[in-house]
This record gives sequence, structure tokens and C-alpha cells, in this order.
Amino acid sequence: MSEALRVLEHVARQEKLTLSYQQADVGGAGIDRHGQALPASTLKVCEQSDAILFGSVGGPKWEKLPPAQQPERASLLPLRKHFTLFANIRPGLLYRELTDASPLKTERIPDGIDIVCIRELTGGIYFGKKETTTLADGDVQAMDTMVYRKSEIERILATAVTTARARKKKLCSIDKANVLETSVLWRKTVIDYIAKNAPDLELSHMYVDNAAMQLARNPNQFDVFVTENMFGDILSDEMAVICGSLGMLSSASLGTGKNSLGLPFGLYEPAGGTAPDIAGKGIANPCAQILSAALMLRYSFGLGEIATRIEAAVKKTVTSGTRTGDIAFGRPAVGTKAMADAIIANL
Ligand SMILES: NC(=O)c1ccc[n+]([C@@H]2O[C@H](COP(=O)([O-])OP(=O)(O)OC[C@H]3O[C@@H](n4cnc5c(N)ncnc54)[C@H](O)[C@@H]3O)[C@@H](O)[C@H]2O)c1
Ligand SMILES: CC(C)[C@H](C(=O)O)[C@@H](O)C(=O)O
Ligand SMILES: [Mg+2]
Repeated sequence: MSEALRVLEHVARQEKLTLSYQQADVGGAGIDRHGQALPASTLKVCEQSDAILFGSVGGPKWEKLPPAQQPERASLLPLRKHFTLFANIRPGLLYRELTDASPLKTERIPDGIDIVCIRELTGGIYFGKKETTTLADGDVQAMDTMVYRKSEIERILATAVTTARARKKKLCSIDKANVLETSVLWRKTVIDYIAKNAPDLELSHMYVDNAAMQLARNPNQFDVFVTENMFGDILSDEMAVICGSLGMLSSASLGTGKNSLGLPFGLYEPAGGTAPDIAGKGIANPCAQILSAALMLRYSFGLGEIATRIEAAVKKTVTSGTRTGDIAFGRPAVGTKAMADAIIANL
């Protein structure tokens, strides 16, 4: 986050913009300093802001807390729900020059990867009824329910249509309609919605297990794919690794809310987590956070040109060989700060 803020401050200086931001504790920092993962003061700061640039939460230190109090469930999910951020846009981009960082064979992705995951973010099994009960026979039973309404599916489809129209007009909807009732509704809603509202799109459907395989086999057969919350969580991590590293995967979460500029209010965060295995060593890849900041400038501040400039600087830095360990693969690696320095130099 500190490197992303340095990049933002740098572009603000260059463009003579005033960037006004407040930092607020969330997740483990919220628990440690305020006794709650999402302190009321933090929520207030978010409500008064035009956008949220989110770090990552969670980690071994808080894993022993009751599940409902842990950072992920008690801060990130409530934030998504509070602002109805139902549309999670995760671009899966692997530069041609970086194909060696992908576990896929270069022959399969000679031009890199360029796909987009649209994940429904405020419904499904994440937010359905949850319960753990001890049964009469002493056995313990836990339950999570997956619930979707047609209207929830339609509103994420609107985002998917806009995204697909701005690209190759090709949309794949991913579900498990051979097993799940929610997926049967999902597929029917997709068919009806696209026929009525976007007949210009090339629409396909795929079961999620096959999609997981197809992503690894030939990712560029997709252009934009849209899916429910948990499938999107899992497929976006797979997408991240075939695109080189979770450290490169940014994301934007949007709802219907508008900010004081009349633009979409959004939460912008890397798709990855707190990377406990490398935390504190100064070697994490800052690109996902920096690219998330670029998405924030584009969607919530209407500063698309500056966002494109940041994206180009990240690409130039990585493709010219300056890389953190997660994407270095045998080349000399730089640390987090040096990576951001190089990006700033390219800006
Ligand atoms: N948005 C979020 O806040 C978010 C997202 C995912 C996971 N988490 C939380 O993070 C914690 C760790 O989860 P996990 O280990 O399953 O996932 P993770 O994403 O933190 O790490 C998975 C792997 O990817 C690597 N990685 C991730 N980001 C990287 C980066 N920027 N640079 C280099 N390598 C990077 C890690 O080193 C690790 O090997 C858990 O508490 C989890 O709940 C939070
Ligand atoms: C941390 C966790 C709650 C979160 C999710 O499952 O949505 C993360 O994995 C993500 O992909 O943003
Ligand atoms: Mg995830």
C-alpha cells in the first residue's frame, strides 16, 4: 500500500492534482488497535470518501479468533455488503514478454493472456444463512446456503455486458447448472437477459469444473467470463497464477452507488491476500496494489488517461526485466520498494 500511495502521489504531482486521502485501520490492524476488524471510525471514513483503496487482510495472528470475528469475515465481506459492491472486475493480463513467469507452456500463450473475470460479489454462499449445530446424536453439522435472486444475477450481467462490449463482444457464463438450483436460475437468467438486452454478444455457457480445466488448457478462448461469487473467487486465483502471479492481479469492486464526482463509488484491492509466507521481508510484488490504484483513478475519478499511464509504466518496468521474486524465475529479483522506484522512474 505504501508503494501504491507513492505512485499516486507521484502522478498527482506530475498532473498538478490534489490527492486527498485518509488512512484507516481495517482487518488485523482494526482488531489490534480498536478491538474490531471494521471499526466504526473506519467505516465512517469510507462513507465520506469517493473510493476505497484496500490493502489485504487476514493472517495467522488472527486465525484463532472465532470465525465471525476474523479479519476477512468481519471486515472485507461487511464492507462489500455495506456498499453493495456486487460487481468485482478482475483483469487477467499476462504481458507477452512475461510468458516465462506463467506455469503454462509459452506455446500455449505466445501472445500472453488478456481476459477479464467478472465475479458476483455480494450474494451466493458467502452471504447465505450459515449455521453450525450439534445434532441429537452428538454429531456436529455445519451449513452454508447458496442463495441467488434473479435481480442479483441481472445486475451483474449488466456489468458483464458493458465489459464485453468494450472488448471482443464475447461473454462466457460459468455455472454448475447440472447440479445446483442457483445455477439453473443463473443460466436461465443469462439466456433471457442477453437475448433481450445484448443480442450483439457472442454468448457461451460452461460448467465451472470444465472452466477450471479450460483456463489451464487455453485461457485465451475466454475474453470476458461472468460467474457467481465463490466460483469467481476460485477461478480468479487460477487466472492469477496463469498470468504469472497473484502479485500482478488487481481488482475493482463496484456497485450502483455514486461518489461526490457523480462517478461509481468503488473498492479497489489486489486479488491476493496478505502473503504471510513473505510478509515483512520487503519482497512482495507491489504491482497488484498499484494497478488497483490505477483502476480507482479510471472508474471512480474519471482519470482514465492517468490510469493508462500507470498501467504502461508497470508494463514497461516488468517487461524490461525489473521484477520481484514472484515473477523473476531465475532472473535477479528486486524488492518491493525498488520495484515501485522503477515504476515511478518510468512514469
Ligand atoms: N482481499 C484480501 O484481503 C484477501 C485476499 C485473499 C486472501 N486473504 C487472506 O490472506 C491470508 C493469506 O491467504 P493465502 O495464503 O491463501 O493467499 P495469499 O494471496 O496471501 O498468498 C498466496 C500465495 O501468493 C503469494 N502472493 C500473494 N500476493 C503476492 C504479492 N503481492 N507478491 C508476491 N507474492 C504474492 C503469496 O506469497 C503466497 O505464496 C489469509 O488470511 C486470507 O484469508 C485476504
Ligand atoms: C479474503 C477473502 C474473504 C476474499 C474472498 O474470498 O472474496 C479473497 O479471497 C478475495 O478473492 O477477494
Ligand atoms: Mg480469493
